[in-house]
Amino acid sequence: MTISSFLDKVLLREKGDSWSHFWLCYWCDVLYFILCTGKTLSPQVMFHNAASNIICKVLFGTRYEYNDETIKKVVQWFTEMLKIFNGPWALLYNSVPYVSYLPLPFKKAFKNMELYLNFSNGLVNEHKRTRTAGEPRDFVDCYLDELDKQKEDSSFSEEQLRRITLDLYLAGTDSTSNTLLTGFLYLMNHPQVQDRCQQEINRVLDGRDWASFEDRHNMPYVQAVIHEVQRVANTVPLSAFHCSTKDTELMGYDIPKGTLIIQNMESVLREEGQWKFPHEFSPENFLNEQGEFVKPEAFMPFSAGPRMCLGEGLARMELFLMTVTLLRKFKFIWPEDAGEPDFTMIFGVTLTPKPYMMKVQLRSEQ
Ligand code: HEM
Repeated sequence: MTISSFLDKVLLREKGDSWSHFWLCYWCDVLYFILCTGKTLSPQVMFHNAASNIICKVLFGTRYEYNDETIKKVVQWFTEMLKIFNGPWALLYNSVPYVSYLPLPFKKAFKNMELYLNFSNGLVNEHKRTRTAGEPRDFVDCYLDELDKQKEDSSFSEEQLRRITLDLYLAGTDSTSNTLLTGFLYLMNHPQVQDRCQQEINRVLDGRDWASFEDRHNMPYVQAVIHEVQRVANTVPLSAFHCSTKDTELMGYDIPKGTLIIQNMESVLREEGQWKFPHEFSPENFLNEQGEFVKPEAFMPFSAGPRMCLGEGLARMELFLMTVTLLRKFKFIWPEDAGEPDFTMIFGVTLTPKPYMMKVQLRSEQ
């Protein structure tokens, strides 16, 4: 059993679409509410909470109201950790071991990690009290079932379970929400692209309110837009740090065993010669002359190789279903008083667009 096979088990059982719809219904309510009040909205909290709710549903079978104080804190712990992890203080911590004793800003990341582990501890204990063995409701139950079968020297343990939920939460929340935030920033500022997506969505969904993940095969333009968003968003710019396990030669360079390897994702995602328009936002990068969707080899926002993102399937499903469902119901408009859009990103393990506001219009009212 591997972590990805646990994820697949939960996703297949839930068939992906059903719990995304569950989440989206609620989110559309929030947007309707904002429409009624006639205000512009800050999408940051909604996107972060939405991605967080999906991961919570997969891991713990639960979701939280958007104004729930616990989940607000959990989202904040992770957002802070991801900005600290590859910032200057973390680099100092990794290079000069004795600074770890000093009360420097990296301590906050450890503090937040502890807070999350306590939170997940409560949920794991509750699962132990309420589960029926062999009838898993979510990832934690799958793991506990597997734990029952393990022998003494197994690497499975409750401590591992808590840490794995931390890894999955950390890796699966900010990555998706920041990609969506970048996507809607570009869509508002390229209204003709948004409009063409909406025409395709109308045509394919025909009278249906909800898209299914299978619909992507009939939506080459929407697929091209979502992939182009991922290309320009470059959401995990330095991927995860790796280390060479043996002396290696790569393209004439010697890389000794134990060398820290940092991948620069921009080097492929914007590489000249690989893309028709490497430095512009253009869905044409993913369309051939017949208007069909094509994925160039250099598209690797999830990295490559045996340690590439294990949440790719879930992330692609989320990006598609959320984008299509929202574009189906709403038009997203850059507010007149918002000035020029700023596409510069805030650096961290994930790149985050600068906070922005959006205006939302119900499409049936157009
Ligand atoms: C748009 C969304 C996402 C992007 C761009 C993304 C990107 C990445 C990248 C670049 C890596 C590093 C791969 C490497 O080490 O070479 C990674 C690792 C990982 N991702 Fe994602 N990810 C996304 C969403 C998710 C989701 C939703 C999950 C949760 C289920 C997830 C779980 C993981 C895990 C667990 C790893 C570590 C894999 C390992 O070390 O073996 N990711 N991701």
